[in-house]
Amino acid sequence: MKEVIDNSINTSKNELDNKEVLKLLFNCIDLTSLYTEDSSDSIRDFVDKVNDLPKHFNYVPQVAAMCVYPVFAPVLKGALKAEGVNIAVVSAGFPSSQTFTDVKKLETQRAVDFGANEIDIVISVGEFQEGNYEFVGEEIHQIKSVMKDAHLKVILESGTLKDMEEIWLASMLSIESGADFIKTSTGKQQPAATFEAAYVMLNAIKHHHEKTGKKIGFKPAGGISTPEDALIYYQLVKDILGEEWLNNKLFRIGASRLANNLLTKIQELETGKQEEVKYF
Ligand SMILES: O=C[C@H](O)COP(=O)(O)O
Repeated sequence: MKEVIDNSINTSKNELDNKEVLKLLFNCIDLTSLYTEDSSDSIRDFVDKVNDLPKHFNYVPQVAAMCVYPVFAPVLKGALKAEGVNIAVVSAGFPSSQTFTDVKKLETQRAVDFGANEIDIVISVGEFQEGNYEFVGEEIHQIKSVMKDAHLKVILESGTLKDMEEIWLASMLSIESGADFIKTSTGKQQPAATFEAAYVMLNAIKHHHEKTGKKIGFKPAGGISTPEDALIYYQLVKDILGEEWLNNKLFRIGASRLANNLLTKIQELETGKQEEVKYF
C-alpha cells in the first residue's frame, strides 16, 4: 500500500501545471455548504455564484454538484440554472446517522421529492462496528428504495473505522447494498479523508468491478482544500482504477474550500495573473 501511495504522490506532482487536469478536477467537485448557519438566502447566494461562474471564469468548466442540507433541496431546485450541475443532499441523519431508519427514509424521500438527484448518507457506524452487518446493509437498501432514480453515495466515515480491514468490509457492504458511490468522510469528524482509506476503497471498487463488471464511483471528502491534495486522489484513482474512472460520473471530490484554490491556480495558468481567487 505504502509503495503505491508514495508513487501516486510523486507522479501527481507532474500535473500541477497541467490546466486540463486541474479543470477536470474542478468539474469533479461536489461544491459543499454544510454549516449550521446556512439559510435559504445564503444558499441562494451560493447558487448564484455557481450560475454566474461562466461570466467570471469562462475558461473553467462547471462543478459536478452542489451539496447542501436536505431542507435546501427546494432552494437549489428553484434557483440552480447552471447546466449539468447536480443537486446533492446529505440525508439520513447526516453526519452522525443516529436516527430511526424510517426517519432516514422519510428525510431522503422528501429531499428527492423536492428535487435532489443525489443523496449522501452515512452508514450506521456503531452498528457496523458491533458486527450488525445485516442491519447496516438492509438500512442502506431501504433508503435506496425510496430514492427513485437518484444516485446514492454512501459515506463510511473512514476516520472512525479502526483499521483497513473495517474500511474494506464497510466498502463491500455499502457497494453490495446499493451504493452508486462510496465516499470517505462527512468532513465533520477527524480524521477525514486519507490516502490510506482511499487506497482500500479504490481496491474494493476494483474488486467489485472485476467480479461483476459494474463500476462504482469514488468520492473522497473532508479536509481536501489544495490542488496538490486533490491531484493525489486523482492520481490514486488513475493508478488503481484507470483513466475510465477519471470523470465526474465516477469520481467526485466533496469539498467546501477546494474550488477557490483550484480557480486561483487555473487562473494563473490561463492568464498569468497571480492573485488569490475568493469567488465562493
Ligand atoms: O462532503 C463534503 C464535506 O463535508 C466537505 O468537507 P470540507 O468542508 O472539509 O471540505
